[in-house]
Order: sequence, then C-alpha cells, then structure tokens
Amino acid sequence: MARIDLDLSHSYVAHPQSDEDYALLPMTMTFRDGGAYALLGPSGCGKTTMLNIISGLLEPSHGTVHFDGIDKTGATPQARNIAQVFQFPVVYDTMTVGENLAFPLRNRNMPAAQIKARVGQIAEMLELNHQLDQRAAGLSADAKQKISLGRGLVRSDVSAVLFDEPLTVIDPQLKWQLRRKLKQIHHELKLTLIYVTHDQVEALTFAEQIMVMSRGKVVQVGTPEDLFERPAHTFVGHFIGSPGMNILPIESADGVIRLEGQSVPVPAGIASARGHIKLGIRPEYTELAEPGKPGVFSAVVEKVQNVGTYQLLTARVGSHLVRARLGLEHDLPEPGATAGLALLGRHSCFYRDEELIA
Ligand SMILES: Nc1ncnc2c1ncn2[C@@H]1O[C@H](COP(=O)(O)OP(=O)(O)OP(=O)(O)O)[C@@H](O)[C@H]1O
Repeated sequence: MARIDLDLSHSYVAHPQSDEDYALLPMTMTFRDGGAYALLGPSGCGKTTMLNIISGLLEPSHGTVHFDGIDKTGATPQARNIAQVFQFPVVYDTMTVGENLAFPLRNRNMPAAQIKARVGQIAEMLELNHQLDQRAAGLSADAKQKISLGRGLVRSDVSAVLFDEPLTVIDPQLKWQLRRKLKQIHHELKLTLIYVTHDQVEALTFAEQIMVMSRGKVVQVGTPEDLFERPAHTFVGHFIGSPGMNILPIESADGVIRLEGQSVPVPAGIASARGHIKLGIRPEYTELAEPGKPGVFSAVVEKVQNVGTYQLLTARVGSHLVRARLGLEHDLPEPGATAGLALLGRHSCFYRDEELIA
C-alpha cells in the first residue's frame, strides 16, 4: 500500500486561459497509506480525471504525482501497481469464479497454496465461496460485478485499489449490502481505497474521508460528520444532506441579524460574523419556536409532507424557502399559517464568499 500525494492541475485544452478551461484546478492532495477515500461530486466536476491521473491512465498537464515520496508522474498503471474496478464487470466468461479471482495472483507467480488461501478469503468476504467452481458465463450482472470487486481486492501488494462507480449495475438491495461489505473489507485488509461516486449515500457509508469536488476543485475533505456538521463551503451544505442545508443571505451587525426586513437578536453564546454574509442551517436543526425570541424568524408555511420517518415543513421567510425536518410527533401548522423558525443556534454556520467563516 502507498501514500499518494498530488500536486497538480489538469486541462484538456492546450493553452488554458481561464478557470473554466481546467478539469482540475491547481491542488495539493494527500491520500494516507491504508485510508478509505471517496471522491464525491456531480457529473463533470473532475472525479474521473483525478482517478485516471492517480492510476496513470492520464498524465496531468501540470504538476506531479508521488507514491510513497517517489515521483510517478510519467509511470504507467502497471508500474504504479494499481488495481482498478470499473462501472461494468470485467470478467473472463470462460473461467470459473475461482479462476477469475486467482487471475491477478497467477500473473504475479504466487505459489498455488497462497493463491488458494487468498482467493478463499476474498470469496468468503464477498459471499462468492459457494460459487467458486461455477463458470462466470452464466452468472448475473450483480454476481459478475462482485467478481470484479474481488479481483480488485485480491492482491495485497498493490499501491491502491481504485473504484470508479463500481455499484452502478448492482441491484439496490445488494448495493446496500455491498457498500457495508466494502467498508468491512477495508477494515480487515487495510488497503488504500479510492472510490469515485456521485452518490452521497454511497460515499458516506463507505469512506473515512470524503473529498467533495465541484467544478475542478476539492471544496472540502472531511469525515461524514465534518461534512454534515460544518460544511466548509455552501456547495457542500447544498450537496450533502436530504434536503440540503438552508442557505440564506443575511446582514449581521452588533448582535442583530437582518433577513428580508426582519431583525432578530442573536442568542447568547452564538458566534456570528459581521457584514453581508450567508447563514447556513440544516433542515435537521431548524426548529419551530415562538416568534420574537432570539434567533427566531417569522415564516409563512408553504407545505407539510409526511416522508415516512419524519415530516418535512417548507416555509417562506420573505422570498426565501426554508426547510425543516421535524419528528412525526409534532403537530405542524397548516399551509398559509405563520410560524416561528429558530434559525440561529449552535448548529448555525456563517459563510462569506461561499466559504465558512464562523
Ligand atoms: N477526454 C476529454 N477531453 C476533453 N474534455 C474532457 C475529457 N474528459 C473529461 N473532460 C471534461 O473535463 C471535465 C471533468 O470531467 P470528468 O469526467 O473528470 O468529471 P466526472 O466528475 O468524472 O464526471 P462524470 O461523473 O460524468 O464522469 C468535464 O468538463 C469534462 O467535459
């Protein structure tokens, strides 16, 4: 396993002029030896570009890639000793499940007894142990992708295992199991895993550290808890969570916050910042409260939805929609009614130029 350091930028254009010409803006990034990482972001943000630069399929237009302190910028995927799992299964139909799993080890001339032991271990982890002698040809897409995952994980001497949206073809129920399985496998095998996805649930279940990307930039690296509790950028606030964070433009001065003509005192003990800034509060921390109390804004209820395990209240503060996730035990006001919403508290975040400041 290896520690991987990136210090680079990448443009697919020969002479980039502006930020828009870059698939990856200048960045430095470290993947710890043995860490489980997810690269998370919407389509086109640069995830695959970063993964291909790490694997060696693509050379960055500027900068370097180091594995364990050794410059690997121009090295091929083979020379980097990387294992990759793609969106669609890569298996040999004429071979059995066991032979497919053993293939990367046979290629390295590993002794037969060791191959048998390692294949057995991986097959058991992925619950393929009862199918080892079955031919791959007749298997479902799900089973074939499990073999691909197994082939990616079977070698213990790789620098890292890279996954590019590997659960896309998997049935939803099995997807849920496999996400947890991969986390457990990481725990047991201590491989450096880098997992690309645009699905926040996938990233949050699997990874220890999540790199959230937007338009060629890594906007935050953190644990699932960091991303939820203290989004470093308004994009992370929007992107993580269901629904995302409420982000509201405010004016803050002398312990009073103005939002759409309402002036509300900041509750005692809450750190704020001055000026024209943005307030972020997660729907999970947005509560109904008595209007007129510190931190409570007056809102007009638009909609109340029962979402099974909680109720989602949508209300308007001036021209801004605010969402609150509330327990089923609450008796909620009807649409059109005026309600107080507590938006300022210890979970409030404040942003200037989209970056977290308090
Ligand atoms: N071979 C290429 N030539 C030119 N531009 C490219 C090439 N590959 C990607 N791009 C551009 O680089 C940017 C980043 O693309 P990339 O595929 O890395 O994003 P992504 O986050 O992986 O998206 P997706 O989830 O859709 O694969 C996009 O604007 C894309 O159009």
